[in-house]
Amino acid sequence: MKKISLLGATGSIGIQTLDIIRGHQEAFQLVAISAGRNIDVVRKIILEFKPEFVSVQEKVDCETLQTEFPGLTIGFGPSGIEEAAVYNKADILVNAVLGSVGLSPTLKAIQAGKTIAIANKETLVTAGHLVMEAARKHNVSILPVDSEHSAIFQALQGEQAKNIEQLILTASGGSFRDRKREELKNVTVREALNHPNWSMGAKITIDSATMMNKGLEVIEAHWLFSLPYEKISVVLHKESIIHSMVEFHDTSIIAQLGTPDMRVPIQYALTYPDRLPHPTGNRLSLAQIGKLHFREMDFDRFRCLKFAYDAGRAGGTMPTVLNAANEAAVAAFLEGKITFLQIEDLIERELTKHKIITNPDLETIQEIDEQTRKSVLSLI
Ligand SMILES: NC(=O)C1=CN([C@@H]2O[C@H](COP(=O)(O)OP(=O)(O)OC[C@H]3O[C@@H](n4cnc5c(N)ncnc54)[C@H](OP(=O)(O)O)[C@@H]3O)[C@@H](O)[C@H]2O)C=CC1
Ligand SMILES: CC(=O)[C@@H](O)[C@H](O)COP(=O)(O)O
Ligand SMILES: [Mn+2]
Repeated sequence: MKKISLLGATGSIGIQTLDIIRGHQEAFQLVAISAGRNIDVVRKIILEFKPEFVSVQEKVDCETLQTEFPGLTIGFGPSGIEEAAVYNKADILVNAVLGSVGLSPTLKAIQAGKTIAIANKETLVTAGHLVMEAARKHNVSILPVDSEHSAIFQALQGEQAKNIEQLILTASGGSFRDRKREELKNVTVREALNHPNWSMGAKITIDSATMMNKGLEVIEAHWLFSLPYEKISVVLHKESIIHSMVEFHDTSIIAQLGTPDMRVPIQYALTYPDRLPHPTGNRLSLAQIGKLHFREMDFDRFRCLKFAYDAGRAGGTMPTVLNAANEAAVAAFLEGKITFLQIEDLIERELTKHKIITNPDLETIQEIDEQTRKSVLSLI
Protein backbone atom coordinates (compact mmCIF):
# COMPACT_ATOMS: atom_id res chain seq x y z
CA MET A 1 0.00 0.00 0.00
CA LYS A 2 1.54 3.31 -1.13
CA LYS A 3 0.56 6.33 0.93
CA ILE A 4 0.08 9.48 -1.08
CA SER A 5 0.19 13.18 -0.30
CA LEU A 6 -1.44 15.18 -3.11
CA LEU A 7 -0.85 18.90 -3.68
CA GLY A 8 -3.42 20.59 -5.93
CA ALA A 9 -6.03 17.89 -5.22
CA THR A 10 -8.93 19.98 -6.61
CA GLY A 11 -7.30 20.66 -10.01
CA SER A 12 -7.28 18.77 -13.29
CA ILE A 13 -4.29 16.56 -12.42
CA GLY A 14 -5.42 16.33 -8.79
CA ILE A 15 -8.86 14.98 -9.71
CA GLN A 16 -7.33 12.49 -12.17
CA THR A 17 -4.91 11.32 -9.46
CA LEU A 18 -7.91 10.72 -7.21
CA ASP A 19 -9.44 8.66 -10.02
CA ILE A 20 -6.37 6.42 -9.99
CA ILE A 21 -6.47 6.08 -6.20
CA ARG A 22 -10.21 5.27 -6.34
CA GLY A 23 -9.59 2.67 -9.05
CA HIS A 24 -6.76 0.95 -7.16
CA GLN A 25 -7.71 1.03 -3.50
CA GLU A 26 -5.67 -2.13 -2.96
CA ALA A 27 -2.53 -0.22 -3.97
CA PHE A 28 -2.96 3.40 -2.86
CA GLN A 29 -4.15 5.41 0.12
CA LEU A 30 -4.57 9.19 0.23
CA VAL A 31 -3.18 10.54 3.51
CA ALA A 32 -2.77 14.28 2.91
CA ILE A 33 -3.98 16.92 0.46
CA SER A 34 -3.58 20.59 -0.30
CA ALA A 35 -6.00 22.72 -2.33
CA GLY A 36 -6.61 26.34 -3.19
CA ARG A 37 -10.08 27.82 -2.81
CA ASN A 38 -12.39 25.16 -4.21
CA ILE A 39 -13.81 24.21 -0.84
CA ASP A 40 -16.82 22.31 -2.22
CA VAL A 41 -14.50 19.83 -3.89
CA VAL A 42 -12.29 19.66 -0.79
CA ARG A 43 -15.35 18.65 1.24
CA LYS A 44 -16.15 15.83 -1.20
CA ILE A 45 -12.55 14.60 -1.11
CA ILE A 46 -12.56 14.55 2.69
CA LEU A 47 -15.79 12.57 2.78
CA GLU A 48 -14.72 10.04 0.15
CA PHE A 49 -10.99 9.57 0.80
CA LYS A 50 -10.72 10.49 4.50
CA PRO A 51 -7.24 12.06 4.36
CA GLU A 52 -5.58 12.67 7.73
CA PHE A 53 -4.28 16.15 6.87
CA VAL A 54 -5.80 18.88 4.68
CA SER A 55 -4.44 22.28 3.74
CA VAL A 56 -6.28 25.11 1.95
CA GLN A 57 -5.12 28.46 0.65
CA GLU A 58 -7.02 30.84 2.97
CA LYS A 59 -7.46 30.95 6.75
CA VAL A 60 -11.19 31.63 6.44
CA ASP A 61 -11.73 28.40 4.45
CA CYS A 62 -9.62 26.51 6.96
CA GLU A 63 -11.87 27.76 9.79
CA THR A 64 -15.05 26.82 7.89
CA LEU A 65 -13.78 23.30 7.26
CA GLN A 66 -12.55 22.93 10.83
CA THR A 67 -16.06 23.51 12.19
CA GLU A 68 -17.44 20.91 9.76
CA PHE A 69 -14.70 18.34 10.42
CA PRO A 70 -13.62 18.94 14.04
CA GLY A 71 -11.50 15.77 14.27
CA LEU A 72 -9.42 16.58 11.17
CA THR A 73 -6.08 18.43 11.17
CA ILE A 74 -6.40 21.37 8.75
CA GLY A 75 -3.76 23.93 7.80
CA PHE A 76 -3.67 26.88 5.43
CA GLY A 77 -1.38 29.12 3.37
CA PRO A 78 2.26 28.41 2.44
CA SER A 79 3.01 26.63 5.75
CA GLY A 80 -0.06 24.41 5.21
CA ILE A 81 1.11 23.26 1.76
CA GLU A 82 4.55 22.52 3.19
CA GLU A 83 3.01 20.48 5.99
CA ALA A 84 1.03 18.45 3.42
CA ALA A 85 4.19 17.99 1.33
CA VAL A 86 6.19 16.48 4.20
CA TYR A 87 3.31 14.63 5.87
CA ASN A 88 5.14 11.95 7.83
CA LYS A 89 3.04 8.93 6.77
CA ALA A 90 3.26 9.72 3.02
CA ASP A 91 5.65 7.63 0.88
CA ILE A 92 5.18 9.73 -2.25
CA LEU A 93 4.25 13.33 -2.97
CA VAL A 94 2.21 14.05 -6.09
CA ASN A 95 2.85 17.71 -6.82
CA ALA A 96 -0.07 18.89 -8.99
CA VAL A 97 -0.27 22.42 -7.70
CA LEU A 98 -0.22 25.23 -10.24
CA GLY A 99 2.71 27.59 -10.56
CA SER A 100 5.94 28.42 -8.78
CA VAL A 101 4.10 28.32 -5.44
CA GLY A 102 5.00 24.60 -5.66
CA LEU A 103 8.75 25.20 -5.36
CA SER A 104 9.17 25.55 -1.62
CA PRO A 105 6.98 22.52 -0.70
CA THR A 106 8.87 20.43 -3.27
CA LEU A 107 12.22 21.32 -1.71
CA LYS A 108 10.86 20.59 1.78
CA ALA A 109 9.52 17.18 0.64
CA ILE A 110 12.88 16.31 -0.93
CA GLN A 111 14.65 17.22 2.33
CA ALA A 112 12.17 14.92 4.11
CA GLY A 113 13.17 12.09 1.75
CA LYS A 114 9.83 11.78 -0.10
CA THR A 115 9.67 10.38 -3.62
CA ILE A 116 8.24 13.14 -5.84
CA ALA A 117 5.83 12.59 -8.73
CA ILE A 118 6.00 15.99 -10.38
CA ALA A 119 3.34 17.51 -12.62
CA ASN A 120 4.07 21.05 -11.43
CA LYS A 121 6.45 22.04 -14.27
CA GLU A 122 6.76 25.70 -13.17
CA THR A 123 8.78 24.50 -10.15
CA LEU A 124 11.36 22.79 -12.38
CA VAL A 125 11.46 25.74 -14.77
CA THR A 126 12.01 28.38 -12.12
CA ALA A 127 14.54 26.42 -10.02
CA GLY A 128 15.45 23.15 -11.72
CA HIS A 129 19.04 23.41 -10.50
CA LEU A 130 17.92 23.62 -6.83
CA VAL A 131 15.39 20.79 -7.15
CA MET A 132 17.74 18.37 -8.94
CA GLU A 133 20.67 19.20 -6.65
CA ALA A 134 18.50 18.61 -3.55
CA ALA A 135 17.19 15.35 -5.03
CA ARG A 136 20.76 14.10 -5.63
CA LYS A 137 21.85 15.14 -2.15
CA HIS A 138 18.93 13.40 -0.42
CA ASN A 139 18.89 10.45 -2.83
CA VAL A 140 15.27 11.14 -3.79
CA SER A 141 13.61 10.12 -7.09
CA ILE A 142 11.85 12.78 -9.14
CA LEU A 143 9.32 10.93 -11.30
CA PRO A 144 7.81 12.82 -14.24
CA VAL A 145 4.03 13.13 -14.59
CA ASP A 146 3.92 15.53 -17.55
CA SER A 147 2.93 13.33 -20.51
CA GLU A 148 5.99 14.15 -22.67
CA HIS A 149 8.46 13.55 -19.85
CA SER A 150 6.73 10.37 -18.78
CA ALA A 151 6.99 9.20 -22.42
CA ILE A 152 10.72 9.94 -22.48
CA PHE A 153 11.20 8.34 -19.06
CA GLN A 154 9.43 5.21 -20.32
CA ALA A 155 11.46 5.17 -23.54
CA LEU A 156 14.67 5.40 -21.52
CA GLN A 157 14.01 2.36 -19.31
CA GLY A 158 16.94 -0.03 -19.75
CA GLU A 159 18.85 2.53 -21.86
CA GLN A 160 22.03 4.44 -21.07
CA ALA A 161 22.12 8.24 -21.07
CA LYS A 162 25.42 8.23 -23.00
CA ASN A 163 23.65 6.72 -26.03
CA ILE A 164 21.05 9.48 -26.41
CA GLU A 165 21.28 11.56 -29.59
CA GLN A 166 18.30 13.77 -28.74
CA LEU A 167 14.92 13.98 -27.03
CA ILE A 168 12.04 14.83 -29.37
CA LEU A 169 9.10 16.47 -27.62
CA THR A 170 5.80 16.42 -29.47
CA ALA A 171 3.56 19.52 -29.47
CA SER A 172 -0.11 19.46 -30.43
CA GLY A 173 -0.04 23.12 -31.52
CA GLY A 174 -2.84 23.99 -29.12
CA SER A 175 -6.08 25.83 -29.83
CA PHE A 176 -4.68 28.02 -32.64
CA ARG A 177 -2.37 25.57 -34.38
CA ASP A 178 -3.59 26.34 -37.89
CA ARG A 179 -4.00 30.11 -37.53
CA LYS A 180 -1.43 32.64 -38.70
CA ARG A 181 -0.06 35.20 -36.21
CA GLU A 182 -2.13 38.01 -37.71
CA GLU A 183 -5.25 35.91 -37.10
CA LEU A 184 -4.57 35.87 -33.36
CA LYS A 185 -5.14 39.57 -32.65
CA ASN A 186 -8.74 39.30 -31.53
CA VAL A 187 -9.01 35.73 -30.28
CA THR A 188 -11.11 35.27 -27.14
CA VAL A 189 -10.37 33.50 -23.87
CA ARG A 190 -13.10 31.01 -24.71
CA GLU A 191 -11.46 30.13 -28.05
CA ALA A 192 -8.01 29.85 -26.44
CA LEU A 193 -9.38 27.45 -23.79
CA ASN A 194 -10.63 25.06 -26.46
CA HIS A 195 -7.70 22.61 -26.66
CA PRO A 196 -8.12 20.12 -29.52
CA ASN A 197 -6.91 17.02 -27.64
CA TRP A 198 -6.52 17.47 -23.90
CA SER A 199 -8.89 18.54 -21.13
CA MET A 200 -6.65 20.47 -18.70
CA GLY A 201 -6.62 23.40 -16.27
CA ALA A 202 -7.03 26.90 -17.72
CA LYS A 203 -3.43 28.11 -17.33
CA ILE A 204 -1.77 25.16 -19.08
CA THR A 205 -4.38 25.30 -21.85
CA ILE A 206 -3.41 28.91 -22.58
CA ASP A 207 0.29 27.94 -22.35
CA SER A 208 -0.40 25.29 -24.94
CA ALA A 209 -2.01 27.87 -27.26
CA THR A 210 0.98 30.25 -26.97
CA MET A 211 3.42 27.28 -27.22
CA MET A 212 4.88 28.38 -23.89
CA ASN A 213 3.81 25.00 -22.55
CA LYS A 214 6.31 23.35 -24.90
CA GLY A 215 8.92 25.94 -23.94
CA LEU A 216 8.44 25.15 -20.25
CA GLU A 217 8.63 21.45 -21.12
CA VAL A 218 11.96 21.92 -22.95
CA ILE A 219 13.42 23.44 -19.76
CA GLU A 220 11.73 20.73 -17.66
CA ALA A 221 13.33 18.05 -19.88
CA HIS A 222 16.74 19.73 -19.58
CA TRP A 223 16.61 19.32 -15.79
CA LEU A 224 14.87 15.94 -15.54
CA PHE A 225 17.15 14.21 -18.05
CA SER A 226 20.35 16.27 -17.56
CA LEU A 227 20.72 17.07 -21.26
CA PRO A 228 21.89 20.28 -22.98
CA TYR A 229 19.34 22.27 -25.00
CA GLU A 230 21.04 21.22 -28.27
CA LYS A 231 19.81 17.69 -27.56
CA ILE A 232 16.17 18.66 -27.01
CA SER A 233 13.96 19.31 -30.03
CA VAL A 234 10.25 19.82 -30.66
CA VAL A 235 8.06 18.55 -33.49
CA LEU A 236 4.43 19.47 -34.20
CA HIS A 237 2.21 16.41 -33.97
CA LYS A 238 -1.43 17.40 -34.04
CA GLU A 239 -2.96 14.14 -32.80
CA SER A 240 -1.12 13.94 -29.40
CA ILE A 241 -0.84 10.17 -29.81
CA ILE A 242 2.96 9.98 -29.71
CA HIS A 243 3.68 11.63 -26.38
CA SER A 244 7.41 12.10 -27.11
CA MET A 245 10.45 10.19 -28.33
CA VAL A 246 14.12 9.47 -27.73
CA GLU A 247 16.54 9.20 -30.63
CA PHE A 248 19.73 7.20 -29.99
CA HIS A 249 23.15 7.50 -31.68
CA ASP A 250 22.41 4.45 -33.86
CA THR A 251 19.39 6.43 -35.32
CA SER A 252 16.82 4.24 -33.54
CA ILE A 253 13.91 6.22 -32.17
CA ILE A 254 11.83 4.90 -29.27
CA ALA A 255 8.43 6.53 -28.81
CA GLN A 256 5.64 6.12 -26.26
CA LEU A 257 2.09 6.15 -27.65
CA GLY A 258 -1.33 6.31 -26.06
CA THR A 259 -4.67 8.09 -26.06
CA PRO A 260 -4.45 11.64 -24.65
CA ASP A 261 -5.29 10.63 -21.07
CA MET A 262 -3.21 12.00 -18.20
CA ARG A 263 -4.25 9.13 -15.95
CA VAL A 264 -1.71 6.94 -17.77
CA PRO A 265 1.41 9.00 -16.89
CA ILE A 266 0.04 9.79 -13.41
CA GLN A 267 -0.46 6.10 -12.71
CA TYR A 268 2.95 5.17 -14.13
CA ALA A 269 4.62 7.62 -11.74
CA LEU A 270 2.69 6.06 -8.85
CA THR A 271 3.43 2.43 -9.78
CA TYR A 272 6.94 2.81 -11.28
CA PRO A 273 8.68 0.52 -12.11
CA ASP A 274 5.56 -1.64 -12.03
CA ARG A 275 2.36 -1.12 -14.07
CA LEU A 276 -1.32 -1.61 -13.22
CA PRO A 277 -4.37 -1.87 -15.50
CA HIS A 278 -5.85 1.46 -16.68
CA PRO A 279 -8.94 2.53 -14.70
CA THR A 280 -11.17 2.59 -17.81
CA GLY A 281 -9.40 0.12 -20.05
CA ASN A 282 -9.76 2.49 -23.06
CA ARG A 283 -7.10 1.29 -25.48
CA LEU A 284 -5.44 2.96 -28.42
CA SER A 285 -6.43 1.64 -31.83
CA LEU A 286 -3.88 2.73 -34.45
CA ALA A 287 -5.98 1.14 -37.18
CA GLN A 288 -8.88 3.39 -36.23
CA ILE A 289 -6.67 6.49 -36.17
CA GLY A 290 -5.18 5.63 -39.57
CA LYS A 291 -2.69 8.51 -39.94
CA LEU A 292 -0.36 10.50 -37.71
CA HIS A 293 0.98 13.90 -38.81
CA PHE A 294 4.24 15.72 -38.10
CA ARG A 295 5.40 19.23 -38.99
CA GLU A 296 8.52 21.26 -38.34
CA MET A 297 8.25 23.85 -35.58
CA ASP A 298 8.03 27.48 -36.72
CA PHE A 299 9.81 29.66 -34.14
CA ASP A 300 8.52 32.94 -35.67
CA ARG A 301 4.92 31.79 -35.39
CA PHE A 302 5.40 30.36 -31.88
CA ARG A 303 7.66 33.00 -30.32
CA CYS A 304 7.23 31.75 -26.74
CA LEU A 305 9.07 28.56 -27.64
CA LYS A 306 12.07 30.63 -28.79
CA PHE A 307 11.90 32.73 -25.59
CA ALA A 308 12.04 29.53 -23.54
CA TYR A 309 15.04 28.06 -25.42
CA ASP A 310 16.86 31.40 -25.04
CA ALA A 311 15.99 31.72 -21.34
CA GLY A 312 16.97 28.10 -20.69
CA ARG A 313 20.32 28.52 -22.46
CA ALA A 314 21.00 31.81 -20.62
CA GLY A 315 20.30 30.03 -17.31
CA GLY A 316 20.62 31.74 -13.92
CA THR A 317 17.51 33.77 -13.10
CA MET A 318 16.32 34.00 -16.73
CA PRO A 319 13.96 30.97 -16.56
CA THR A 320 12.49 32.43 -13.33
CA VAL A 321 11.69 35.65 -15.21
CA LEU A 322 10.25 33.67 -18.13
CA ASN A 323 8.01 31.67 -15.83
CA ALA A 324 6.88 34.50 -13.53
CA ALA A 325 6.14 36.85 -16.46
CA ASN A 326 4.19 34.07 -18.14
CA GLU A 327 2.18 33.22 -15.01
CA ALA A 328 1.27 36.88 -14.50
CA ALA A 329 0.46 37.52 -18.16
CA VAL A 330 -1.66 34.38 -18.58
CA ALA A 331 -3.63 35.23 -15.41
CA ALA A 332 -4.27 38.72 -16.85
CA PHE A 333 -5.41 37.24 -20.18
CA LEU A 334 -7.77 34.84 -18.38
CA GLU A 335 -9.21 37.81 -16.47
CA GLY A 336 -9.84 39.61 -19.76
CA LYS A 337 -7.32 42.38 -18.99
CA ILE A 338 -4.97 41.87 -21.96
CA THR A 339 -5.17 40.36 -25.43
CA PHE A 340 -3.72 37.01 -26.42
CA LEU A 341 -0.72 38.47 -28.26
CA GLN A 342 0.08 40.78 -25.34
CA ILE A 343 1.08 37.68 -23.36
CA GLU A 344 4.14 37.33 -25.63
CA ASP A 345 4.88 41.05 -25.57
CA LEU A 346 4.88 41.24 -21.78
CA ILE A 347 7.15 38.21 -21.44
CA GLU A 348 9.58 39.53 -24.06
CA ARG A 349 9.76 42.88 -22.29
CA GLU A 350 10.66 41.28 -18.93
CA LEU A 351 13.26 38.99 -20.48
CA THR A 352 14.89 41.84 -22.41
CA LYS A 353 15.32 44.12 -19.42
CA HIS A 354 16.42 41.46 -16.91
CA LYS A 355 20.02 41.51 -15.65
CA ILE A 356 20.83 37.88 -15.15
CA ILE A 357 22.00 36.54 -11.77
CA THR A 358 23.93 33.27 -12.02
CA ASN A 359 23.38 30.26 -9.79
CA PRO A 360 20.54 31.87 -7.77
CA ASP A 361 19.55 30.49 -4.36
CA LEU A 362 15.94 30.02 -3.25
CA GLU A 363 15.66 33.52 -1.76
CA THR A 364 16.93 35.15 -4.97
CA ILE A 365 14.52 33.11 -7.07
CA GLN A 366 11.58 34.09 -4.89
CA GLU A 367 12.63 37.75 -5.03
CA ILE A 368 13.01 37.79 -8.83
CA ASP A 369 9.72 35.93 -9.21
CA GLU A 370 7.90 38.55 -7.12
CA GLN A 371 9.61 41.52 -8.83
CA THR A 372 8.77 40.16 -12.29
CA ARG A 373 5.09 39.63 -11.43
CA LYS A 374 4.89 43.19 -10.05
CA SER A 375 6.57 44.57 -13.15
CA VAL A 376 4.09 42.77 -15.45
CA LEU A 377 1.12 43.92 -13.35
CA SER A 378 2.35 47.53 -13.47
CA LEU A 379 2.00 47.42 -17.27
CA ILE A 380 -1.54 46.06 -17.34
N1 LIG B 1 -3.85 19.40 -16.54
C1 LIG B 1 -3.01 18.65 -17.21
O1 LIG B 1 -3.42 17.79 -17.99
C2 LIG B 1 -1.53 18.81 -17.03
C3 LIG B 1 -1.01 19.67 -16.07
N2 LIG B 1 0.33 19.75 -15.88
C4 LIG B 1 0.86 20.65 -14.85
O2 LIG B 1 0.28 20.30 -13.60
C5 LIG B 1 0.09 21.46 -12.79
C6 LIG B 1 -1.40 21.57 -12.42
O3 LIG B 1 -2.14 21.76 -13.60
P1 LIG B 1 -3.72 21.64 -13.63
O4 LIG B 1 -4.14 20.49 -12.81
O5 LIG B 1 -4.11 21.70 -15.05
O6 LIG B 1 -4.15 23.01 -12.92
P2 LIG B 1 -5.54 23.40 -12.28
O7 LIG B 1 -5.66 24.87 -12.40
O8 LIG B 1 -6.63 22.55 -12.79
O9 LIG B 1 -5.34 23.03 -10.73
C7 LIG B 1 -4.40 23.71 -9.94
C8 LIG B 1 -4.45 23.22 -8.50
O10 LIG B 1 -3.58 24.02 -7.73
C9 LIG B 1 -4.34 24.68 -6.69
N3 LIG B 1 -3.77 25.99 -6.48
C10 LIG B 1 -3.64 26.98 -7.41
N4 LIG B 1 -3.04 28.06 -6.84
C11 LIG B 1 -2.78 27.73 -5.56
C12 LIG B 1 -2.19 28.43 -4.46
N5 LIG B 1 -1.72 29.67 -4.59
N6 LIG B 1 -2.07 27.78 -3.27
C13 LIG B 1 -2.53 26.52 -3.12
N7 LIG B 1 -3.10 25.82 -4.13
C14 LIG B 1 -3.23 26.43 -5.31
C15 LIG B 1 -5.77 24.72 -7.20
O11 LIG B 1 -6.67 24.86 -6.12
P3 LIG B 1 -8.21 25.36 -6.28
O12 LIG B 1 -8.70 24.90 -7.60
O13 LIG B 1 -8.86 24.68 -5.11
O14 LIG B 1 -8.22 26.85 -6.13
C16 LIG B 1 -5.84 23.35 -7.86
O15 LIG B 1 -5.99 22.35 -6.90
C17 LIG B 1 0.60 22.64 -13.64
O16 LIG B 1 1.93 22.90 -13.30
C18 LIG B 1 0.50 22.12 -15.07
O17 LIG B 1 1.42 22.73 -15.93
C19 LIG B 1 1.23 19.00 -16.61
C20 LIG B 1 0.77 18.15 -17.58
C21 LIG B 1 -0.63 18.01 -17.88
C1 LIG C 1 -1.12 16.58 -21.18
C2 LIG C 1 0.15 17.30 -21.18
O1 LIG C 1 1.19 16.77 -20.84
C3 LIG C 1 0.13 18.69 -21.63
O2 LIG C 1 1.31 19.37 -21.23
C4 LIG C 1 0.04 18.60 -23.09
O3 LIG C 1 1.28 18.23 -23.55
C5 LIG C 1 -0.41 19.86 -23.73
O4 LIG C 1 -0.28 19.68 -25.07
P1 LIG C 1 0.51 20.64 -26.05
O5 LIG C 1 1.30 21.63 -25.25
O6 LIG C 1 1.35 19.73 -26.87
O7 LIG C 1 -0.60 21.30 -26.80
MN1 LIG D 1 2.83 18.08 -21.30
